[in-house]
Amino acid sequence: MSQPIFHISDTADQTVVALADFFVETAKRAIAENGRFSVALSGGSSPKKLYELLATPDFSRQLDWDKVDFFFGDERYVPADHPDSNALMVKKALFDPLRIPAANIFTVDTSLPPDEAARQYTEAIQKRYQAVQVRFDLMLLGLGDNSHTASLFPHTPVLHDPSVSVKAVFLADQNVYRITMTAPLINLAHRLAFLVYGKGKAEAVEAVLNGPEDIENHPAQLLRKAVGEVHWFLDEPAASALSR
Ligand SMILES: O=C(O)[C@H](O)[C@@H](O)[C@H](O)[C@H](O)COP(=O)(O)O
Repeated sequence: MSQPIFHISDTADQTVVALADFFVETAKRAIAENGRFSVALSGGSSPKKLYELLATPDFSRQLDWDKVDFFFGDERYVPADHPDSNALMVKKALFDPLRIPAANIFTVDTSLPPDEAARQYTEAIQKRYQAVQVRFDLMLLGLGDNSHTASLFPHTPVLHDPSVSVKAVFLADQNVYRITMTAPLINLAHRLAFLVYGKGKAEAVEAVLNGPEDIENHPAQLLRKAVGEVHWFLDEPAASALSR
């Protein structure tokens, strides 16, 4: 289990810039070493600023984006044109501005039944890399104030799924499905990078990083088993409860 690496900035915007620099540095290294960069993106509201920043010339001119393969750590089970779709958010913030080729964007096909969508996404990842156990160069992750990450939510069966895959998860309290990479798949990544800002996340950050093991209530603790580097990009409010 690797020790967390912290990147703490005063403000959310500074945290986003720090992660954008890290994204580009990680991508350059992967492209230099392997010819391509594989990244699994996170959704929700926090990373939108990151994707928009990466699309600006200061960052976009630094990378050969044709060599980047984009995946999603999780997706809401909604139509591709639904406002809650993570893929739609990234399409608007990053893919369209940079004219990323569709062949390099791997989205969940939410027109399929949930379990079939998850199974097909698992196959798409394995096919792209001709491997069953795929190690992404970078996994971007957020953190909910209930300590979920990706769509690994408290008290859901997927928390105990040992497969290196993508699974459908039903969130009874919200009456919705999500499609999510399992913890074993996320944990294989060479680098994990959490982007967490705002005081509302402070207690979850402390519980996940330093709290007693309680996977059911703090699912992001599953990533304590990550084999690669785990980086935390935090603003001071989100880091304010950390026992440092
Ligand atoms: O699909 C999603 O919503 C994300 O992948 C999810 O895991 C997100 O990272 C957290 O819910 C934090 O979301 P916010 O950044 O909106 O607080």
